[in-house]
Amino acid sequence: MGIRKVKEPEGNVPFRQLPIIDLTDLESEDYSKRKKVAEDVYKACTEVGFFYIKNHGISDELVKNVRKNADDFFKKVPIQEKLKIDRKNNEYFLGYAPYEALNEKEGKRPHSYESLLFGREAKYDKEFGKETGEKFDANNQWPPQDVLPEFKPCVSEYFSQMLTLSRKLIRIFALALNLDESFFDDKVTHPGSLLALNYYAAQVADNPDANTAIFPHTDHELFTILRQDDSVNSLEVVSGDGIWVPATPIPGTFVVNIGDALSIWTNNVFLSTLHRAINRSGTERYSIPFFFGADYEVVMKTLPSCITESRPKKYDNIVAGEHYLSKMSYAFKKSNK
Ligand SMILES: O=C(O)CCC(=O)C(=O)O
Ligand SMILES: [Fe+2]
Repeated sequence: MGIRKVKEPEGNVPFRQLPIIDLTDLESEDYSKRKKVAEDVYKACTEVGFFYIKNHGISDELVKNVRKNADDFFKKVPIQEKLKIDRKNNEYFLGYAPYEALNEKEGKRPHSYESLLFGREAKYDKEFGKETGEKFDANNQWPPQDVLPEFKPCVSEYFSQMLTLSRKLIRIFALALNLDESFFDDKVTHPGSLLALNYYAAQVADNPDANTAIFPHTDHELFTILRQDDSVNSLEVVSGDGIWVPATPIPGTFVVNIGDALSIWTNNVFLSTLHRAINRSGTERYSIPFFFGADYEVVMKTLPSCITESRPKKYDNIVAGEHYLSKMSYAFKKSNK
């Protein structure tokens, strides 16, 4: 049997809202039901690069708790303490990024948010938690446990549930790409994954210069699962016709978007779409993106189903970890000039 190929996608279409995908049948025993989810996913990933997910199995209570702990960190921990876990001192850029550190190129306004970034530690991985050591455990910088005793248990539980959900999602991506559902399974056993807690302080609502939060960018990893506050419009995604479309929060959902690594791996069949966050609301906002990547030693060789006559191979093989470090070093240098 020859290699199954993907159907040539439409490419990025002009859209005015992001598709919503119901994950009820994500793990259905009925193959035709899983295939239906995969078809919805294929359409969303090839035409938009972004979609909401509902019925994903993550409880609202857990999300609220993470938000509360983030709130405690950003508001209660004094800046001197925060700077003790500055990401500057971490080889993988994990830790705290102060407001001032998130500057774009010289001459541009600063990104107006603070952030805290964590990587995977094996013991918080319910599926593949046995192997420990440098390769498997991120060198995280946690906030002081005596000040925020609930923080680490709560955030690590959320990390663990995000890993589990991501591994389920990537099986649907495999199906969508006409690969065996298990294609990625052994490539995400100790995945390069990152959880960020982003805090956007309230801005003066009518001051356009003060309101940009994150400038237009694409994400680096395979895909991102983002939770945003219910009441604040901020995230915007560029449509095929160049219009910024709001990813208006829908309570109980997450926004999923394809990152550069999966776009490259799929020979650009999946789109890594430009997005930005602008806080025009006059109130503060939290967002919690989880970035899911492949195991760092995985060689991303263009997926065979994504090379067709009309779509020749565009990329050399890329090692997942090298991709991550080069992207992060670049972003970090740019922001710390
Ligand atoms: O805050 C948001 O809604 C977007 C965050 C984001 O795009 C990112 O952290 O990469
Ligand atoms: Fe992003």
